[in-house]
Amino acid sequence: MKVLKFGGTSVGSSDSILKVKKIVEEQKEQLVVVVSAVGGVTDQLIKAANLAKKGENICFDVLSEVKEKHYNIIGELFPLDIAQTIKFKTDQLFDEVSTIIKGVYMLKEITEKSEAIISSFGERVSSFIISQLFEGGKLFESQKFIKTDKVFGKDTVDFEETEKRLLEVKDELVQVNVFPGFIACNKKDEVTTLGRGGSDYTAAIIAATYDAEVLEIWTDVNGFMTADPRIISRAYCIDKLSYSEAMELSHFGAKVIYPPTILPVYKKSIPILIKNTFNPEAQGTLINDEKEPLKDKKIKGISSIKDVSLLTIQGIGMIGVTGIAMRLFKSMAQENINVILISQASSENSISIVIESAVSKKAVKLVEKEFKAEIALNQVNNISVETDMAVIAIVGENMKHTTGISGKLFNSMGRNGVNIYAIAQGASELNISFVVKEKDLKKGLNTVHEAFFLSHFTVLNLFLIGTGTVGKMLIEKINNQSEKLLNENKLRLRVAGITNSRKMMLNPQGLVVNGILNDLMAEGEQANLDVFTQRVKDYNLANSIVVDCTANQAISEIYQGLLESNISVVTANKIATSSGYESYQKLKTTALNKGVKFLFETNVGAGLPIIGPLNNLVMSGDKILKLEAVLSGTLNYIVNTVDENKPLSEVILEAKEKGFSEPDPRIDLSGTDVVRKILILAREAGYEMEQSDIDVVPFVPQKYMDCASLEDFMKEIVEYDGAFEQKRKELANAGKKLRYGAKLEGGKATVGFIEIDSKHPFFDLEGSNNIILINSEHYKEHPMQIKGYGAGADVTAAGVFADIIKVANK
Ligand SMILES: Nc1ncnc2c1ncn2[C@@H]1O[C@H](COP(=O)(O)OP(=O)(O)O)[C@@H](O)[C@H]1O
Ligand SMILES: N[C@@H](CC(=O)OP(=O)(O)O)C(=O)O
Repeated sequence: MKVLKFGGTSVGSSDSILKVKKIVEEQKEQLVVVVSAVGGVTDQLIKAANLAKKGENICFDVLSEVKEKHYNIIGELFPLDIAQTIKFKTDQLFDEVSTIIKGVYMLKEITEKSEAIISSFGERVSSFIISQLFEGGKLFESQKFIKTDKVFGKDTVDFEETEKRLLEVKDELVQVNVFPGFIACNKKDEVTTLGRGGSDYTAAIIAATYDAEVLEIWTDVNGFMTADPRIISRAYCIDKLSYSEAMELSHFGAKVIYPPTILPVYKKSIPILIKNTFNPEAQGTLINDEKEPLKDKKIKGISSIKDVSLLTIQGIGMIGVTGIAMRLFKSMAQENINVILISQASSENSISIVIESAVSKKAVKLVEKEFKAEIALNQVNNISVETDMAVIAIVGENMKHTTGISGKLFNSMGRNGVNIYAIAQGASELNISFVVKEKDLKKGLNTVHEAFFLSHFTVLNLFLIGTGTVGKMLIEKINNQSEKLLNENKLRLRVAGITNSRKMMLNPQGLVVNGILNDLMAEGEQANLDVFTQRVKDYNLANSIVVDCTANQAISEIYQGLLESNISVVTANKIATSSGYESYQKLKTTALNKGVKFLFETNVGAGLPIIGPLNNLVMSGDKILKLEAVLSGTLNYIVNTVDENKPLSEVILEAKEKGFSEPDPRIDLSGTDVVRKILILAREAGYEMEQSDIDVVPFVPQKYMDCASLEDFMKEIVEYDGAFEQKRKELANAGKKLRYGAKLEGGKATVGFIEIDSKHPFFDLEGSNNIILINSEHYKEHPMQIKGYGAGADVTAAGVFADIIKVANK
């Protein structure tokens, strides 16, 4: 015999009931079919009961809706004449429940008995309708067989009596035997229920009593998934689970199966198979007691519970005193309060428990009453409740004695700024559960899921600021490289937000990158940096990265807040790293403390790796003695391009048009850009330095820098063309060249012109190239040389892209 249970979603409409019919009719074995109420009906009935209790007559409308729903299903399932007969019988059932609701409405009071009759009514109707589908099918009223008794004020199955009654009718079973789930009866033959979700339990009890070969739970998902698919879209189906694993997962909120279901079938070693009514071909999840090889997945699934509170009782007087925990749990049990998780510090100074938020006020009162004497003596001095909490549990039998699981778990939480309030790990090491704020639940689940199930596949959530030349190139790279990164590096880049100075567009699910700039301008809302930043923080997505491709001061000011919210920052903007030392240092330490990245490789030398190698030297214990460099692609382009036919003013304009220079070339010509770069390098080399500590000789005389506008400057600078060319020619005749360089030596930085001959490593520095010579304890005789394109949107975007990828390499 097989026992098949169909849940509310499986019997939620005539279409799905026809699927159920097909599944049942395809079976060869004798069957017990346990059905739930039509999806949503139990909730509606409970709603009607609550309204009736408050004396609100819309309770009758709610009941009419329920009736209508069933009438429609009957009408769609059966030919007219048969439908009439079924409706007639259904009417009689509805009359019964309607009378009870009327009673509740009149008295404005509900008894436990009436509540049970009303809430279990859905199963009575659905089982009747479904039993009519099968030729020769037979309906058994579960309340005649499933017996309960009150234990600690809770209806609990009386297994002895239940088994006896079920076995009495074993001979009366036919091929297809339909039983309503959820409903039961007590000793006085009053209707009771097995608790919300209890139809699974009904099926398990019957399967165990009749020694069924399998218990099949038919639902609307392919099986037990690695996490709740409504929260984690990338959750996938688990092939096999042990009874204990399934028990733990369901206890901690995986709705697929009602936790008590497992025990009766476990005792008889009856396997449970979770199947999808809407996709019967899918293999499903098999739950049995077969041990899986140790090398297999250590963690099987993650589950979570929300709407819970953390109650903590604390006091010096609790240390070493026996019976505190016992009294705490007894006080909860007396009022039927379910304790979901327990955590006690080994100092015994505090005990925390997790309970449903709905009962948290009641729980505090109970604890205060229980420990009244200790509170008066100050032995217990704090009873606190944190509301809006959630529990996340990771489950897997093979994590037993495997080191590093909790390290990996909590490390991933910490890096993403998810604060953990309490932790519980049973000595059986089957489960590690921990308490977080409910607002962090989604992020926490995603992070754990990624760490344990998709560690070969990381999602980076990007928020792009700036759509100028570099920003545009970056988007192009993201678009072109995404597939390759996914396939070869198991890295998924998701652009979750984009803004320029005019428009912004955000979507935590990800934006379509192809054509994103057009979409932004056409559909984006008005840009607002504060709103943008706030949303990035509120989305609270794991692995969030804000990418700044601007040269804007205001944007550099949001970094600190972002890093504090565990959001990594990748920037091509030099302002933050070259402003006050203190704020630069604060950004770096915040990133370090929060376990996120603050990367700005493109601040010096565009795409050239300069900061990275410098960091590596410093980290390996080397000491930087001297840096000599040409760090301005623009200025190097200018000195290389000016000749007797091409005057300085013309080349300045050309450099601007080619996108080498800063939008205002005076930032380059004043030497400011180079000052910023050598300052950043000096800081990265370990020197505490400010811009004002650097001696600078501008590229063109100061008087031109003082021009009121860029336009004036472009006009005025023409008069300097002659002097500049003169200097160039003189040097050329002497076999020399002019370079605009930067130097750091003995803790002192300078920026200005240098005249070099053909033996100097800077002599052949072409076009807009950059070069840096690093002299250190290890590179004394022959400095380390880094040379190549040092300007241009393409190489800068490539550098930014490389930094983004670095965030994934934790
Ligand atoms: N780990 C999980 N695996 C599969 N489903 C889950 C998990 N956690 C939560 N669920 C949810 O449980 C639902 C199935 O339970 P339920 O709604 O009670 O079904 P039924 O109506 O068949 O009894 C799924 O649709 C899914 O949204
Ligand atoms: N109808 C009951 C019993 C049940 O188990 O339903 P489902 O199988 O749809 O979870 C409830 O909603 O609690």
